[in-house]
Amino acid sequence: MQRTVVVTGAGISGLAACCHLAKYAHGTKVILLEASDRLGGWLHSTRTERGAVFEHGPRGIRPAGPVGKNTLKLVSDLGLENDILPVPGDHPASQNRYLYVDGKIHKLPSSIGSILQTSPPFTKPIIGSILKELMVRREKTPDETVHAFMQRRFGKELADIAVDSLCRGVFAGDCRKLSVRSCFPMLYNAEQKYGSVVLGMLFGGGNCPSPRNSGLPIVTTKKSWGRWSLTFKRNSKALPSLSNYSFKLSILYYSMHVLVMPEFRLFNVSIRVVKLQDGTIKADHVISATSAKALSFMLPPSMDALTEELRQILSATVAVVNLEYEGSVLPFVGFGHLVPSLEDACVLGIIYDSVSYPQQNRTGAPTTRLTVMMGGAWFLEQIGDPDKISQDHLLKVAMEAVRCHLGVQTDPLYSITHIQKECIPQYTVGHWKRLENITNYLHHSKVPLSVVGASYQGVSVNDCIYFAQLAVDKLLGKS
Ligand SMILES: Cc1cc2nc3c(=O)[nH]c(=O)nc-3n(C[C@H](O)[C@H](O)[C@H](O)COP(=O)(O)OP(=O)(O)OC[C@H]3O[C@@H](n4cnc5c(N)ncnc54)[C@H](O)[C@@H]3O)c2cc1C
Ligand SMILES: C=Cc1c2[nH]c(c1C)Cc1[nH]c(c(CCC(=O)O)c1C)Cc1[nH]c(c(C)c1CCC(=O)O)Cc1[nH]c(c(C)c1C=C)C2
Repeated sequence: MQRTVVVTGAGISGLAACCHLAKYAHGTKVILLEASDRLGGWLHSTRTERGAVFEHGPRGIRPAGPVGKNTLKLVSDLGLENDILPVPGDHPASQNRYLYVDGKIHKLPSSIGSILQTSPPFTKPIIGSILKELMVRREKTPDETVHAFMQRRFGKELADIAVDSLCRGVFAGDCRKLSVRSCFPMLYNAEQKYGSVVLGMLFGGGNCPSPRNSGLPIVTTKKSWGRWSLTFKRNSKALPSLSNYSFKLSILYYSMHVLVMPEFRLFNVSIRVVKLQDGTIKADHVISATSAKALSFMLPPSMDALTEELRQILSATVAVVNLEYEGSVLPFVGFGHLVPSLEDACVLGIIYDSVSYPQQNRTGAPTTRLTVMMGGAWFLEQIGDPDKISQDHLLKVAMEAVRCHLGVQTDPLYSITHIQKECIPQYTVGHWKRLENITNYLHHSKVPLSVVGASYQGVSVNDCIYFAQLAVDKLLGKS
């Protein structure tokens, strides 16, 4: 009899799982259930009538490392090679990242020379912290906060400024709460294996197997890309930017008989029945690709132990304000700048989109596109209840940040504000244990359920794709 696999959630994780099923699970009926009327989840962009593209979620994907190469292989398999916008490794957007500290913008050290000398906002050459790290004893802790780990190994200044900012620029999170073991497994493993992060970086390898060779990953290595984004160059009016990726994946569903159903409620996985408002679907297996919290609300009372674990994986809310200014208004070129929480807990950072992707500027006169990101782990404390805050207020705070940090005095020509509610999972200390409990529960109860998505093993687009494919491989007995 034909096997049915239900995938819940059409974000990049659910889409990647469907794509992998289509490729390897021949004869399987795949049903994709999505609560909203849009595919892509947090991959979401707007193209204005003037041709400018504004990303409200991710905008850059790292090509490096095994998971980066794996994504590029998928791009290649989908025939999207010509639709991606690479940012070369030697481009200012790849080379220059900034921090806003003490009311000034500082370039982050990016060369050997710059770590040998004192580069503000740091008060000592970074090489000193690196050399000292080699002498720090290995601690056999099961987990600790990113801040505690980095302060212990590299000193307080780097932890307070650089590491704090990095956690805001990837997790919109607080390094004093996030887990080093789950957020930066390479750093944690380097200490466990080599007794030092520096030695681990020098001698350690990647964290997952390399994908089979395809043309694209090799090209990126040769040309040394810093990051890339997707756009439909050939039919630029069709659909905007990164959303095209999910659109293209969705074309695949229609050709492989994936049924896309909006507005559903999963009722009981244990008896292999997915219950919708208007009927039921019998499933041999369910792949959950929603957030852990969303899944927890779909499970029956008999799965309370699993529900309990899932509810502990919370996510941060980010206000994303896209701004478009007339002319070239930036005093610096680069990827953008981050703001450490000690400087200003509210504004996480500003991305200089038009530097990385000038192709996505409006046609005609020169413009500057910026994205201000605010809130994250500090949303409630700094901004308030996301259900009550006005978009006008957020726009004012964002414009003030651009004025104050970058000296831009004019008002933007165009703006879009989104409150991305609970958009980035926070892997707090002990996350590894929660994952272990979830895995053990699923294994021992033999419930036909797999969990994939940003809530578990990595928030980047690369990780979402890689781990969704891995779950499908496991289901098919391929790994
Ligand atoms: C502002 C922002 C910037 C980012 N920047 C980057 C970046 O530059 N680079 C990078 O690599 N990553 C970035 N990320 C992270 C990355 O975009 C996300 O982690 C990733 O897109 C999550 O994908 P997902 O499929 O796991 O989850 P989601 O995108 O959350 O998809 C889950 C889907 O499930 C659906 N759903 C929810 N509940 C139900 C239900 N009950 N029934 C059915 N469907 C349901 C949702 O509607 C959604 O479509 C960024 C994220 C944000 C928010
Ligand atoms: C200010 C908030 C945020 C900015 N980007 C994100 C948030 C929450 C989300 C995000 N950014 C990156 C990733 C993927 C990480 C990966 O492992 O691939 C995610 C989920 C990429 C990224 N952005 C910055 C760094 C240092 C990284 C990781 C490494 C890399 O891709 O090179 C820096 C950065 N992010 C933001 C700004 C303003 C900024 C400035 C330098 C926005």
